Amino acid sequence: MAIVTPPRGGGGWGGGWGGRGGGGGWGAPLPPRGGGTQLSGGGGRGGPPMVPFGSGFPAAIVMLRRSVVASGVKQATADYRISKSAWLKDSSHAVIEKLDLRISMVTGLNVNHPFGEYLQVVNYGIGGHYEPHFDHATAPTSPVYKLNTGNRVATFMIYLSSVEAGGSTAFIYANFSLPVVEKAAVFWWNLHRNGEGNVDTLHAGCPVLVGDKWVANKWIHEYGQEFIHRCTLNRDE
Ligand SMILES: O=C(O)CCC(=O)C(=O)O
Ligand SMILES: [Fe+2]
Repeated sequence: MAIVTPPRGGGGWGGGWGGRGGGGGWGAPLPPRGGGTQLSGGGGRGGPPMVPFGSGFPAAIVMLRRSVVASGVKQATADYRISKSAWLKDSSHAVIEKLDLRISMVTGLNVNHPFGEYLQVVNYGIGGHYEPHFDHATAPTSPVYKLNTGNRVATFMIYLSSVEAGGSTAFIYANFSLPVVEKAAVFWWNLHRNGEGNVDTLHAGCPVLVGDKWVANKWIHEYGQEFIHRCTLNRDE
């Protein structure tokens, strides 16, 4: 796991966050402009290398809808995921394109659709949460396989806002949690080298107690990474 923390003021992420909207749900405030790139902290096992990351985010009003989860072969709303989300294509805004490029540079992975899913922007209001789950598919019927590019091998998640209280991302078996800090990001592998899901990645978005939480997910698939992140029969290699 690699965790990228934001700086204390100064610098710039490149694209800038753009303007601010109104309150709550539609047009909820987008994170403000500013900040730079600084690395610290860590997490998971074996002290992974920290990697530089920076980005901007457009002011575009995103078409937020109630978030869904994989439910059999389909996707459906569920009480265990209370948030709104939207998918942003890289072609929807130059900043998204730039962000994709940076995620690719930081991870070294091919994040181009369909090897990477479109960027998913998620908004949690007070009480919003996502109970413990895996990002990768755990059943062959999962809609995750609809892209025909294999399972979600890795997750890159960016915190687009801070919150006043609550909202941490908790890794249940790995036994640590990450606070919601604007412009921080986290990367982890969901699958072992042999393609099996890593149960240590079980994670949750804790309920937001005070504030308005925004994150962006980039899910990267197995295909497209064959010569970058090689598979082996030894899951730990
Ligand atoms: O909001 C969080 O902290 C976690 C979000 C998450 O795990 C997801 O969207 O899959
Ligand atoms: Fe997740």
